Formats: sequence, C-alpha cells, structure tokens
Amino acid sequence: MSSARTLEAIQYTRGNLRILNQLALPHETIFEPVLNVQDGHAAIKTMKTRGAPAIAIVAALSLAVDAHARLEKNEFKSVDEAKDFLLSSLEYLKTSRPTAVNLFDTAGKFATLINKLVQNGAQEPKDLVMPIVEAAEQMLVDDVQDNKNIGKHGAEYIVNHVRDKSNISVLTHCNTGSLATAGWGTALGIVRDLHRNDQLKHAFCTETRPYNQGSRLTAYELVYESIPSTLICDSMASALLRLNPSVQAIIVGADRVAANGDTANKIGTYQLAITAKHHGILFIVAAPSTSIDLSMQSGKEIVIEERPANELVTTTGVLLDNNQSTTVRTAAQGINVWNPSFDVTPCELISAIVTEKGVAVKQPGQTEFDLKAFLS
Ligand SMILES: CSC[C@H]1O[C@H](OP(=O)(O)O)[C@H](O)[C@@H]1O
Repeated sequence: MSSARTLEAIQYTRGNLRILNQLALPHETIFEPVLNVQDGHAAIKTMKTRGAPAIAIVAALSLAVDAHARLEKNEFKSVDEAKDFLLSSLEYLKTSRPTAVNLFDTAGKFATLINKLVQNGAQEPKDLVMPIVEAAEQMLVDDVQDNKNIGKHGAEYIVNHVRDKSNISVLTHCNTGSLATAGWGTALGIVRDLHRNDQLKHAFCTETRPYNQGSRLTAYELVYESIPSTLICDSMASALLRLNPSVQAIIVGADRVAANGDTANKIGTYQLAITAKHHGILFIVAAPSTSIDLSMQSGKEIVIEERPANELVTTTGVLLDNNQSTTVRTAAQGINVWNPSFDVTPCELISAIVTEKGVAVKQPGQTEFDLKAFLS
C-alpha cells in the first residue's frame, strides 16, 4: 500500500482547519472541521487528535481559525478585547489534556508574544491576531523539520551503537508517526529513516492497549509505507526480545521529559524500558525539544492523565460485517478500572534522548541526563 502521498492528520489553509478523526482509523478516513477553540479542545480531549506535538499544533491552529474568523467579522472592538479572547482561549485549551508538555509550551510562548505585542503598542486587534495566526502556521512547518532532524540523528545513533549494524530490527510503542505530529514522526520518524537508508531489517510495534494506537495507527502507517513490520501484543515484548536477537533497540516517543531525563510516555513504556535493560538493548526516547520540561527536575512532578474507564473496558475500531467500525465492551460489568494514559520511565533506564538538536546521553557514571546543559 506504499504511496507517494504522505499521511496527514491535520489539513490546514488559512481560516480552514480539518483534523483526521483517529477514533475511526484504520477502517475509515474521516476528516472533521475545527471551527473554533471549543472544537479544538473537544478533538484533543476525545483523542480524535492525539500525540504530543499534534495536540499543541491543533490547539494553536484552532485558536488561529477562531480568532481569524472573529477578526474577519470585526467582532473585536479593541486590542484589549482581542487580548482577553486570545489569553482566555489559551487557558481553556490547556485544560484539554494535562500530561504532554507541548501544549503548555505553546500556550506559554503565545501568551508571551501577545503580552509583548501589547507592551510594544499594538493599535488594532489585527496587530495581535495575525502574529498568532502566523505563529500557529509556522508550527506546522517547524514540526516536520524537527521530526526529519530527529529521524536523522536517531538513525545515526542507533546504527553507531548497536552490536550488529547489519541486522537491525526495532520495537516501537504507541503511535509517534505522521498521525501524532505534523508529519514524519518522532520515534516512527527514526524508523522511517532507518528504512529509507536501507538499514532496517524489521519494525515491530505493540498494540498499545487500551486505545490501540499501535494496532490501529502505527500498523496503518507501517503498512502504508511498505515498511517490513509485525504487530505484537504489549505482553509479547519480553518474549520477542528473548527470541529475536535482531531486535537491538526499543524506540519510543515522549509526552513530557523532565530535566534529568525521566520521561512520561504512553502507559506500557516503563515496562518496555525494564525489559530492554534486562536484555541489554538500547532504549531510545525520541522527542522534539518542546517536549522537554526544564521546569521539572524529575518525573515525580509529572501529572499523569487518567482516562475514562469505558476506554479500557471497551475496544475501539472493531470492524462489523457492514464494514463499519464500532466499539464493543470486552470486560465484565461491575469490574473496577484503573486507566492511566501514561507512565514515567526513570532516566537510568534510558540509553539516549534524541531531539532535533541532537542526541542527549548521560555522562559516564551518571544515572541522570543534564538536559539543561544539553539545551543551553
Ligand atoms: C509523538 S507523539 C508522543 C506521545 O503521545 C502519545 O500519547 P497519546 O496517543 O495519548 O496522545 C504517546 O504517548 C506518544 O509516545
């Protein structure tokens, strides 16, 4: 199913935003309009749009289309009214999901820009709105370039640090590709680079219960790109590493990386790091520097989102005979549910953190990363 067309989760032209409803993948490709910040918040909260970078981009673009439409209709009667709308909308968008830092990083940068424009004497609402529209649009461009750089740095690091560079298979978790970003992807971007460089023997991906980002999204991307790949259950990871010596690296994304390298990522990441350590293979975190939160020294401070119980007791994307996908209940009625969407992998289990700026590694004898120094 290889195609020259790249997969995209976000379709945008100025004043128009549509998002791919990822709850319907892989069976149905449904793009839905996002007209305002309420639509953007809902798309993120319901996980129609997901993935740390994509969450920030869709939030920013939902603000851009909302503010642009209001500007076109002359709804802002003053600079102050435009400022109040923009700042309150950013605070509202931040309430959609708590763990991925990219959204909060973007909201902070946009608020700083707005306040700076006001201090510099913005005269009309457009003097605030249009720089925000342009900043949101620039995120689409920057994210793809960041991911291309992550792919390049990550592929080089893996090839130079595995035991047998002629026999490289990798395992990845969740979805970190074009469906989680503006394009190419982070961890899956490294897989794309290894494949494009003819350095990849095979890519394994986990189902990633309960939302099934792996079976529904990553498998979809790997098949789409004709990358030799195999889907496994989350519970099969250790057996795979024990039985298949070609798997020499586990590559995952990140939602929030603390200054010492502790990493919040999709639930199940921590146990993959443990089994990577046990089997003596690389455990690589791939993320843009906007996923690094230097305000948090360690992962102890990271808020872990808990998702609704119904997302665990049901399975989304079940295909019916009429080719419609649906959600079915699989767990017994009445059972209690714990459904954290993320876990935190301690820095001592992480081999390297690959960013668009390069690869962060620990100093010899150190168990922590010094990401403040790495990014300075
Ligand atoms: C490049 S995506 C990073 C990160 O986001 C995903 O979480 P979710 O699907 O819940 O938004 C997953 O943790 C990925 O590793």
